[in-house]
Amino acid sequence: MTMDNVARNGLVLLGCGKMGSAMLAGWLKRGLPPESVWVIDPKPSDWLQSTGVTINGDLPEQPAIVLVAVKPQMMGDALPAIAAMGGGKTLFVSVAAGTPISSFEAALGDDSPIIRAMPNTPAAVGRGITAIIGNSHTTPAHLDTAEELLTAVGQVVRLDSEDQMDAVTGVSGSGPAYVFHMIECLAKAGEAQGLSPDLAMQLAQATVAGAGALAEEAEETPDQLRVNVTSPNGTTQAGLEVLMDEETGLPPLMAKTVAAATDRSKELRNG
Ligand SMILES: NC(=O)C1=CN([C@@H]2O[C@H](COP(=O)(O)OP(=O)(O)OC[C@H]3O[C@@H](n4cnc5c(N)ncnc54)[C@H](O)[C@@H]3O)[C@@H](O)[C@H]2O)C=CC1
Ligand SMILES: O=C(O)[C@@H]1CCC=N1
Repeated sequence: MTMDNVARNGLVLLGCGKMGSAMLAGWLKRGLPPESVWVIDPKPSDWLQSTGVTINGDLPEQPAIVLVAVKPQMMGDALPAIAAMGGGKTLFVSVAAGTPISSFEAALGDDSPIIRAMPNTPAAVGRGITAIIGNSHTTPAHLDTAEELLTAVGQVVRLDSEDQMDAVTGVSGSGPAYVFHMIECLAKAGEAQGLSPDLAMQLAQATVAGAGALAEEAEETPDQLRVNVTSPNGTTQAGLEVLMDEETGLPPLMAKTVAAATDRSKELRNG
């Protein structure tokens, strides 16, 4: 339904860098016709140019959706290109970290339906998760539309309050980078124990991907799955005693990591 509406009336993507491309790749893979997509980006990537979407061309007057995916710092320069679409039928969805709904209302008119969303880059392979919250002009139908569009690239959760967005950004928006770093560290640690770089990386990547898939599919909770790996007095127990140390292990480190990302999201709000 949403995809039909988007295919008929068009989707405008303002900014198509890493996040915009991840989502666009997911939608095109799900069958959104490239003729229904208009992208505004001063530096279109080679990938974008190969997709067949319209790049920096004349825009439809009232597209179904405008998705804003520029950096928060570029918002002032970027928004004028879409300001004329405000106040009509177009639904605006922003994925920008830190940028509050109120700043879009100031630029687009506060009678425009505006949804703030926080996706993550696994959207490129249909495995993202996006949190959404709308302004007072978004109807349940608008939220359904955004949810349906974003479900094409992964899971969607609805928030109760915009205040939750900073912590969401710190956990799932930035989270893939923490996990990628975990893969890098696990591989490096394997190399330190004598494995070749290629073998260590293959083991680390498959372990993180496999554990993630198991955590999602299994009925047990992650802590039970951890226990299942851990034989009494075995190798895992020896490793976890280091990793789970409440003072020097992952718990305080992860808490500090997420707090720093959450704080940065709050700072971005203030420019
Ligand atoms: N990369 C990620 O994992 C995530 C990013 N986000 C948000 O997505 C937004 C984009 O982030 P990235 O894609 O990582 O950045 P990026 O730098 O890869 O992409 C930004 C794009 O905007 C374009 N751009 C610059 N000025 C423009 C203008 N005036 N008009 C139109 N386009 C313009 C750039 O050429 C670039 O392609 C940010 O607001 C970020 O907070 C949200 C969730 C996850
Ligand atoms: O690093 C950033 O600011 C963006 C928001 C979440 C992921 N990337």
